[in-house]
Amino acid sequence: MRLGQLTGGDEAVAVTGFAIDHRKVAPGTVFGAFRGTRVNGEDFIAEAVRAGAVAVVAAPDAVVEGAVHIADDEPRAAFARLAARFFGPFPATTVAVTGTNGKTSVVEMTRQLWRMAGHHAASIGTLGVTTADERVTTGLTTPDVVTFLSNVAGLAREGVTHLAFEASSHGLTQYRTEGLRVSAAAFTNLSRDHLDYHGDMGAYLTAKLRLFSEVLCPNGTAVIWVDDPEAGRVFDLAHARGNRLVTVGERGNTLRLVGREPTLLGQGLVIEAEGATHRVQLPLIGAYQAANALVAAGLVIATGAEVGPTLAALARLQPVRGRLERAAIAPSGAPIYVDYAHTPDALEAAIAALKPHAGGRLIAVFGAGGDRDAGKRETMGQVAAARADRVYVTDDNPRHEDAATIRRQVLRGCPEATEIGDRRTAIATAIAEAGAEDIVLIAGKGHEQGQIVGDLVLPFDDVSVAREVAA
Ligand SMILES: CC(=O)N[C@H]1[C@@H](OP(=O)(O)OP(=O)(O)OC[C@H]2O[C@@H](n3ccc(=O)[nH]c3=O)[C@H](O)[C@@H]2O)O[C@H](CO)[C@@H](O)[C@@H]1O[C@H](C)C(=O)N[C@@H](C)C(=O)N[C@H](CCC(=O)O)C(=O)O
Ligand SMILES: Nc1ncnc2c1ncn2[C@@H]1O[C@H](COP(=O)(O)OP(=O)(O)OP(=O)(O)O)[C@@H](O)[C@H]1O
Ligand SMILES: N[C@H](CCC[C@H](N)C(=O)O)C(=O)O
Ligand SMILES: [Mg+2]
Repeated sequence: MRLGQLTGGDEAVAVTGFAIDHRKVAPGTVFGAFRGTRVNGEDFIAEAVRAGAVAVVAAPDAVVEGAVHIADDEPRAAFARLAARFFGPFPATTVAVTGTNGKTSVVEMTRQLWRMAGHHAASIGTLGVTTADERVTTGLTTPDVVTFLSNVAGLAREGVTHLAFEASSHGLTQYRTEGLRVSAAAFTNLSRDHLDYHGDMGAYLTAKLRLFSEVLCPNGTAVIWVDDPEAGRVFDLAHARGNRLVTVGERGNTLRLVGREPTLLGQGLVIEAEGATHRVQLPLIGAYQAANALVAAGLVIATGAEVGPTLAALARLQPVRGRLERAAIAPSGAPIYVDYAHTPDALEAAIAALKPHAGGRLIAVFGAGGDRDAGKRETMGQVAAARADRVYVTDDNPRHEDAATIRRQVLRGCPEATEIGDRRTAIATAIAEAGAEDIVLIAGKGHEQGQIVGDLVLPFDDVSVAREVAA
């Protein structure tokens, strides 16, 4: 492909690929040189050109010699637009999900609902790239733009027609998922997370809103969980832009949740839609999973499905890996659940989901990740102290921080908790302590397969550990 075909100009030079890391540049590559949080990509332009870059997308004041300088004030956005033209075509129906919690669950449920409707569907997010046949992990929730677009194009080549992807706030800020035609975008909720990166809640919300102000196509649909206190901001934005609105929740107009009755293994939902009342047995527990299932249904309806069959299909949803996953049964008979709650709000939601099922105590085991928002740690402790009956504070992924310091910050919120740094020992102790009527919740790592300590990833899986120590 000629560069001119991508830029709309007359550059005849042939383009063979795209890269944002100069170490991945080969002859014919278009290199994106971005100012990052760690380093300035512009420092690698000369090396990229030496390695064969034919064009460099960079800020107007960057110095580019020996290759075409594609100058833009927002070079990440310009790069994504060009890369999308290079990598496309993409699945005809593509939707995105943002929010502090629930993104992974919603994209996975959306994929399942589309599949039940007979579509060739995929999802991309924290769990990786998932199709009916396989799951491949990418490492990040929203992969870098080159990985993302090449994967999405690969899915289209495999015949995938329907794609749901997670738009993390980092991904949105860094324009990792631009260039696709996003026909519906969903908002789940907003609460504290990632303030180490965004600075304050205002900037964090602004990052998320970009999905609706810039990524969602002008005639697309906004699907909004309207029971969240911040939903109004998304609603106003989408309304002002003339997007179609699908509102979901107790205050929803499209899918109104009018009843929710927990049962032993799930919950009965009563939903009003299009003037009719629908009753659904959702095979998943917890208010938060009902919310996510309804947002997923909203996305499927927004992209052309009928309400009745879509709601009926909710009864056949499979659990999402690491989200209130029942890992094992303790020797006493107490069920042990693994959940990916790693924010105060999520921890509260996970405990609230399990509490009604515990005849006795709710025993929580959790910690907080290093190199991430430190301000949420004490609040997570407070939530656990207030909502759980017994709390163990342990290590999550310390990354490059001192694990004991992280635990101390969590313990400020729950001084009565027992501190056991080693995660396996903490899990074993909690399980040994659980009585027949109790429930154990192991929170924070969900599906994760390793514990990140420094630069090492030590094999660790909460579900396997729970099974081993409960045996
Ligand atoms: C803070 C953050 O999001 N960093 C990501 C981001 O870095 P950045 O743009 O700031 O990059 P940088 O390292 O300063 O480098 C600047 C530029 O120079 C380039 N470079 C750098 C070094 C070099 O030798 N040559 C070179 O060309 C880089 O490719 C980059 O384009 O772009 C990098 C390349 O795509 C990512 O690997 C990196 O993710 C780091 C590893 C990370 O941990 N990110 C986490 C926080 C993250 O993104 N999480 C979200 C959160 C999910 C959620 O909501 O829970 C996610 O979507 O996964
Ligand atoms: N709708 C919701 N409301 C409140 N809490 C939720 C909701 N959905 C999920 N959670 C909590 O958040 C955890 C993570 O859920 P999920 O992985 O779906 O979210 P996510 O937005 O993809 O997270 P991440 O930002 O890490 O990618 C769950 O395990 C649960 O504890
Ligand atoms: N996507 C989330 C994952 C957090 C998971 C938790 N186990 C931790 O390490 O903090 C993040 O990057 O903040
Ligand atoms: Mg996720």
